[in-house]
Amino acid sequence: MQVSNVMVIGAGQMGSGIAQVCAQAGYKVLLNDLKPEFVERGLAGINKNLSRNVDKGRMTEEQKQEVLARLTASTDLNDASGVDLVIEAAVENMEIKAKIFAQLDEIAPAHAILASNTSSLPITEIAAATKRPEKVIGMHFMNPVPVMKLVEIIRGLATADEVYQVIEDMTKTLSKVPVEVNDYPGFVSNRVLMPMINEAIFTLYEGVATKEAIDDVMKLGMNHPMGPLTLADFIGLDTCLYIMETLHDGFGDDKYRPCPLLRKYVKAGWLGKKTGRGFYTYD
Ligand SMILES: CC(=O)CC(=O)SCCNC(=O)CCNC(=O)[C@H](O)C(C)(C)COP(=O)(O)OP(=O)(O)OC[C@H]1O[C@@H](n2cnc3c(N)ncnc32)[C@H](O)[C@@H]1OP(=O)(O)O
Ligand SMILES: NC(=O)C1=CN([C@@H]2O[C@H](COP(=O)(O)OP(=O)(O)OC[C@H]3O[C@@H](n4cnc5c(N)ncnc54)[C@H](OP(=O)(O)O)[C@@H]3O)[C@@H](O)[C@H]2O)C=CC1
Repeated sequence: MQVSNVMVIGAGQMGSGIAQVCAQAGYKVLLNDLKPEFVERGLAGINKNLSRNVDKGRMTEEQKQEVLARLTASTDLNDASGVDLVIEAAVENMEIKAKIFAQLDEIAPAHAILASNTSSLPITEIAAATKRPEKVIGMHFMNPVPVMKLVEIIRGLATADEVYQVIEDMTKTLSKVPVEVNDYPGFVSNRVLMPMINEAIFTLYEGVATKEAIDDVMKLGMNHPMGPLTLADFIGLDTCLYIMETLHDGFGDDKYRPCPLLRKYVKAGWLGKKTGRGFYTYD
């Protein structure tokens, strides 16, 4: 199967990055969100990233315009009626994702693959909301999408081999590196990363050290590009909490209990960089 037309659902930090790399690789992309202003914000971010590429001489202004011309704004899921692949990057919530996938199943052509960029939720359960579970797959990009090389590809229980192959091939077309994993909560990436971030939050909560000291230990001592609290702010504290809850519910093991400080910040609306305040404050 040949993928030409892609729809990306959710024009937040992940969805806009995914739309950008798909358009840069030559795919025609519909970028969908609930409201026009969210799509506009996503497209403005893409425009800014492409302009930086032009400024740095990695792309001509003409190439930038060609990429932008491959991107179309959408606020109607019915626009999925003409696509070969949907990549869903809406909020990390099973109820919302299941609803989107059930609707997409009715709208998208029979041949279309329905992929989710979920960072932790079971692909098998998302697939069960559709009548085409063999065409549902996890395509987990890393943040920031234009920079990070990995795409974790998650096979649900019913995912067809042919569908896996199409997504693996497409990942390479996007100049990314596919890594295949099975469907368990948090997959590999967030099963390993998020407990480390949660433990860093506990370390702050228990007063072991300041936020700056915790980040410095991991940056200077372990050569991480960002300290865990900065990274949590970068990912989004709501997303971090959803992931910890998925691990906690999915494995039923207390070692995955989310830190109360993380819950408190999310309740306060301190979601990290995207809202201007998390562990740190941002302009
Ligand atoms: C939660 C999940 O489900 C899974 C996840 O995604 S977990 C998160 C995974 N991501 C990480 O762990 C990121 C860790 N951080 C890093 O790797 C680095 O700090 C970083 C790549 C984000 C920034 O790198 P840096 O060297 O500190 O900063 P900087 O020099 O400003 O940026 C390096 C390049 O990345 C680009 N970049 C940085 N942030 C960007 C963004 N949000 N969008 C697009 N490009 C970006 C910069 O423009 C720069 O590119 P140039 O080559 O044009 O200069
Ligand atoms: N942040 C990260 O580092 C990573 C996140 N992910 C995953 O990607 C997904 C998106 O995360 P991220 O981009 O960070 O989140 P953001 O909050 O930045 O963006 C989510 C976007 O989806 C929109 N949205 C919510 N519900 C719907 C819907 N029903 N239809 C269309 N759009 C909708 C939101 O609108 P509104 O603001 O109105 O809610 C928002 O614009 C999540 O599943 C997350 O787990 C995966 C890898 C890394």
